Amino acid sequence: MSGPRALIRALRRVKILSGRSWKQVIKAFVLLLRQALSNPQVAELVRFIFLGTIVETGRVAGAKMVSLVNSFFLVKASFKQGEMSYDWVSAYLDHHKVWNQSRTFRVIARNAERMANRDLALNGGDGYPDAIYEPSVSEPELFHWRGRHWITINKHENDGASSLSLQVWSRNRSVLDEFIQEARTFYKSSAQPPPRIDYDWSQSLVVGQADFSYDWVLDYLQSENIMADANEFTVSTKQNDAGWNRDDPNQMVRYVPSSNTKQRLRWRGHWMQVEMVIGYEDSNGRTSGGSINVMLHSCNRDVLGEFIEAAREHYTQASISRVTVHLTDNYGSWARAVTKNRRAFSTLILPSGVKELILADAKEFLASEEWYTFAGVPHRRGYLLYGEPGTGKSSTIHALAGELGLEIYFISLAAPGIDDYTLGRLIRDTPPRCILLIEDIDCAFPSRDEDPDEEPLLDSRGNIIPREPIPPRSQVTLAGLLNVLDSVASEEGRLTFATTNHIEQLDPALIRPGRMDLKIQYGLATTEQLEQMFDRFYPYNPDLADDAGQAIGCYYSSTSPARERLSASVLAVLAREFAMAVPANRFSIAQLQGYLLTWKNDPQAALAGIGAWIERQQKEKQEIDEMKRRRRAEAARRRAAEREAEREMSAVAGGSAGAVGAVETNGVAVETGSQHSNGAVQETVEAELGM
Ligand SMILES: Nc1ncnc2c1ncn2[C@@H]1O[C@H](COP(=O)(O)OP(=O)(O)OP(=O)(O)O)[C@@H](O)[C@H]1O
Repeated sequence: MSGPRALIRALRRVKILSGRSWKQVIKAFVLLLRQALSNPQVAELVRFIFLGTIVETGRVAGAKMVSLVNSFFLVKASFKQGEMSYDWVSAYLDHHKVWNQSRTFRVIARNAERMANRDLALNGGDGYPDAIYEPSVSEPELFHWRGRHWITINKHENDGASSLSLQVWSRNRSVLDEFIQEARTFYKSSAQPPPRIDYDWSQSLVVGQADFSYDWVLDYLQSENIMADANEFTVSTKQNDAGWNRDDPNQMVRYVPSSNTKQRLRWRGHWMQVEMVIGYEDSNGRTSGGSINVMLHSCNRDVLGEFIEAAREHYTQASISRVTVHLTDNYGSWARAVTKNRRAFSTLILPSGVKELILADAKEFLASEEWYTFAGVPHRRGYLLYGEPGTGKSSTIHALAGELGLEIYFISLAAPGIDDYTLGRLIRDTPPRCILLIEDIDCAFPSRDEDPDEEPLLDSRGNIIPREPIPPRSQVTLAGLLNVLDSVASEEGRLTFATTNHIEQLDPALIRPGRMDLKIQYGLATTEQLEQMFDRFYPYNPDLADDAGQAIGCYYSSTSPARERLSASVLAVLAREFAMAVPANRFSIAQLQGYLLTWKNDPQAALAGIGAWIERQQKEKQEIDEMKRRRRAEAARRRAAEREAEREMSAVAGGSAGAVGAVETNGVAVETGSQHSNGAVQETVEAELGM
C-alpha cells in the first residue's frame, strides 16, 4: 500500500500547482514520477510500455518502408471473376501451369467447358466427366515470366467469386501491360469461349418473337451450325421446333437450343453470346414475349449489323428453295412456322393453260400495286379453288408460293379457337405480300354432309320429313368471314386462296368478284392429265443409271427377259396406252399417284397392272357405296321411328284427360304406336331405297 499512500502525499504537495509557475509543475511531476518509480512494480510496467512502444513504432515504420519499396519496385493488378480480363489471365496462367506448385486444389468434374490446363485433368477417355484440378484459395505463387520477370500471383475466393491479384516485380509498368496483352492474345487465339455475362457491357441485340428478324436469326443459327459448340440442348423430335439441323437436315431428332441459357459462339472471328428467351404463357395458354438476345463481345458495333444482314441474306437465299407455312395455335394466334421444300410449278398436272393462267394472274397482281392505288381499287385478290379431293388444289398453292417467293399463312376455319374475332386478329397479323390460305372454307356453313343424290325421307303417310341441317364445323360466321375478306388489313398486296370440295354450299356473297376474283375448278384426271402424269413418273432421263451405276438413259423393260432398254418413244407409247386404259374423269390424281408409286421404277408393270387396279377400285367403291346405303337406311329407319313416335305421343296426349289413365293409355298407345311405326319405318326405308 506504500505506492498509493506516497502518491497521495505527492498530490498533497501539488497544491503548489495551483496558479504557480511551470517549473513548479515539472518539479511536482518529477517528484511524482520518482515516487512512482521507487515502486519496483510500477517501474517494471513503465519499462514494458516504453519498450513495446519502441518495437511497434519500429514495426510500423518498417512496414511503411516495405510498402514504400514495394510501390517503388512492384506493379500490382487485380482481376475479378466475371470480367474478361480475369479469363485472359486465368487461361494464360492455366496454360503455363502456374498452379502446378500448388498443394491445395479444388477438384471439380466438368467436361463441358474446355480448360486450358486439361493436362492436369484425369482424362479417362470414356466420355464421362473428367476430374479437373483447380487451384483453391492458396498461398501466393511465384511465376517466372519470360525468364526475366518475377510475378507473384494470388488467388482469392469471396462468396464463391474468385479474383486474382498479381504483383510484378519490376519498377516498369510496361511489364504488366505486356503480360496482360500476352494473356489477351493467348486467350483470343485459343478456343476458349468468353465468360457468360449478365450485364450489358457490350453491344446487344434483342430480336422479339413477333418480329420477322426472329425467323432470320433463328434460321441462321440453325443452318450455319454455328452454335455447334454449345453444350446445352433439348432433344426434340418435333419438326416445327426451333432446332439445330446439325449436319443432317433429314434427321428426325433435332437439337433445340436450351432456352434461357447463354450460349457462346464464335462468328467471323468475334465471340457472341446468344440467349433464347422463351416467352411466357398468358391465362389463355398463349405464348408471347419470346426473344433471341444476341450480345457481341466487341466494341465494333458494325459487327451486329453484319450479323443481322448475314442472317437476312441467308434466310432469303434459303427461302428460294423452301416455302414457309405459318400455322395457328389453338388460341387463334400465329404460333409456328414449318418449312417445306419448294414444289416446282412444272410438277403440277393440270389441264393445259390452267397453271399458266394462275401464275400469270398472280404475277400481274403483285406487279400492279400502283395501278390499284391509282384506280382506287383495294389491292387484294381472291382465288377460289374448288373440286374433288386429291385433285391438286393445295399443291397448286404450295407450288405458287415457291414460284413467287411468298410465305403461306394457313388458316383452317374448323380449327379450335378460330372464331370471328380471332380470324380478324390473324388477318391483321399477317404481313403484306403473302399468301393467305383458308382451307375448306365450306366448313363455315351449315351442310348436310350426305350424298346430294339421296332420295327424300318420307313418313308413313308419304310426307317428306325435312332433314335437319348439320351445324357448321366452324365457329366463324359468314358475316365474320366477309368482314375479314373486305377488311383494310386485306388490302396489302395479299393473295387470298380459299379451297373447298363443296362450292355448292358456299353463300353467293362469299364468292362474288371482289372477294373471289378467280374461280378454278379442279376435276378428276382427264386423259391428257393421265398421260402427263405417266410422263412425270417415268421421264426419259439420260442420267438414269442401272444397278451397276452405268448410265442407261432410259428405263429397262421389266417384262423382257433380255432387259431391253426403253427409249423415249417407247415410254411415250406406254404413257399413251396408260392414259387410254384409265377411264377419264373417274379417279383423282392423288389416287393414281398412290398406284404409280407402287411401280415407281417399272413403267411396263404399271401399265400391265392398271386394269386390275381399276377393277379393285370399282369393287371397293361398290362396297363403300353399299356400306353408305346401309348406313343411310339405318339412319332413315331411326329418324322415321322417332318422328312416328313423336306424332303418336302428341296425338295421345291431346286426346286423353286423366293423368293416370293418360299414362296407361299412353303406355299402350306408345306400344301400339311403335308397332305401327315399325311398319311405317319399313315402308319409308323401302321407299327410300327404291325396293
Ligand atoms: N393436279 C395435280 N398435280 C400434281 N399432283 C397432284 C395433283 N393433284 C393431286 N396431286 C397429288 O396428290 C396429293 C394430294 O393433292 P392435294 O392435297 O393438292 O389435293 P387437294 O385437291 O388439295 O385435296 P383436298 O381437297 O383433299 O385438300 C399430293 O401429294 C399431290 O402431289
